[in-house]
Amino acid sequence: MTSSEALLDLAMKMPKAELHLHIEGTFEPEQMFAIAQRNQVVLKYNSVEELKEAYQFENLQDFLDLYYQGMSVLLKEQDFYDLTMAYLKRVHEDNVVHVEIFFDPQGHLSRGVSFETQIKGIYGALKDAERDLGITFKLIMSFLRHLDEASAFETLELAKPFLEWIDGVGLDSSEVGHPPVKFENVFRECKALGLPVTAHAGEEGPPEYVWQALDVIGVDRIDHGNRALEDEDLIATIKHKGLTLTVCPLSNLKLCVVDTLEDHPIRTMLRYGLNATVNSDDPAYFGGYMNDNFAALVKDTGISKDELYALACNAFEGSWLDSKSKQQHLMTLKSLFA
Ligand SMILES: Nc1ncnc2[nH]cnc12
Ligand SMILES: [Zn+2]
Repeated sequence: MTSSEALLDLAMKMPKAELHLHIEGTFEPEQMFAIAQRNQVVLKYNSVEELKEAYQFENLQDFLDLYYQGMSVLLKEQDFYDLTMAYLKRVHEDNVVHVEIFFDPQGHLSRGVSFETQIKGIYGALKDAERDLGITFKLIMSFLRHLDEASAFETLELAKPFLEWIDGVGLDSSEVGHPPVKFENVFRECKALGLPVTAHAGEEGPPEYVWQALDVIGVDRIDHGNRALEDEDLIATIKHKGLTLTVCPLSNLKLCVVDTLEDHPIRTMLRYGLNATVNSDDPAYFGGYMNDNFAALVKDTGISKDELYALACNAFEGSWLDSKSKQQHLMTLKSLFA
């Protein structure tokens, strides 16, 4: 085996935590068509092939338009269960042992699907996979930033009977024009409820949005964070606070955040001492789950064994697992990389 084959092998086999994953972004076209058919919903596309051909994006909004269309076939608790279980079985093959997944309640409430229907399906699958596959999890409710703060507050009210099942809150959807400050009040209430907070920031939006995520919202984690690298003071602040960045290489490539993976900033982030991690974001749309993302990094970026180790450790360290569980995963990684 060459050294790069050995590195790839290690990357595939190592235990992984995924911290940035939208469950609605795991909707594979085949499953989408099957659920559409059983719910008697007509999709805009005539076949799986036609749908897959539409997966060409120039930016985040191009993708989001398709993402909201795709999720519109999810109507029943069983649909949410099946979607979530398919993802968990798929990443079990990639040696993912812990997941922290987002769901977008407003994307379903607007179509008349109750909060209870959504969360019971998703949580049911997470619990079953914990028992049957040994995958631990955290569930993150994400607010859609293209909607107003009143809608986020209404969603939080609907979530209150289920707070035992919700481990944190996030902020996603169209970034530019929707800065974190728009949601200052709702995140203040979330924090008062004891919920950890993360937010998409610096995917397409400027460094100013990342500053707001830090200073106005007080995030515990940053999703993406690519454009933070444009601001030296911001880099120093993220480093000083020890915040984790949930970076998504294949997503960034597909949404034209980077032109090529060779240009991807993840190694620069590590060099600056930032706690970067590898994640798949919306794997059904972006051409790859966790191992595909790691394989692409090994093949296209010249990543070293030390860097791979750092990325794997950062994910467990930046997770919302208890410290004992974190230590156990870190010990496993240490012996694997020794
Ligand atoms: N990459 C992404 N950025 C913002 N919102 C999203 N929702 C799903 N995927 C997203
Ligand atoms: Zn995302």
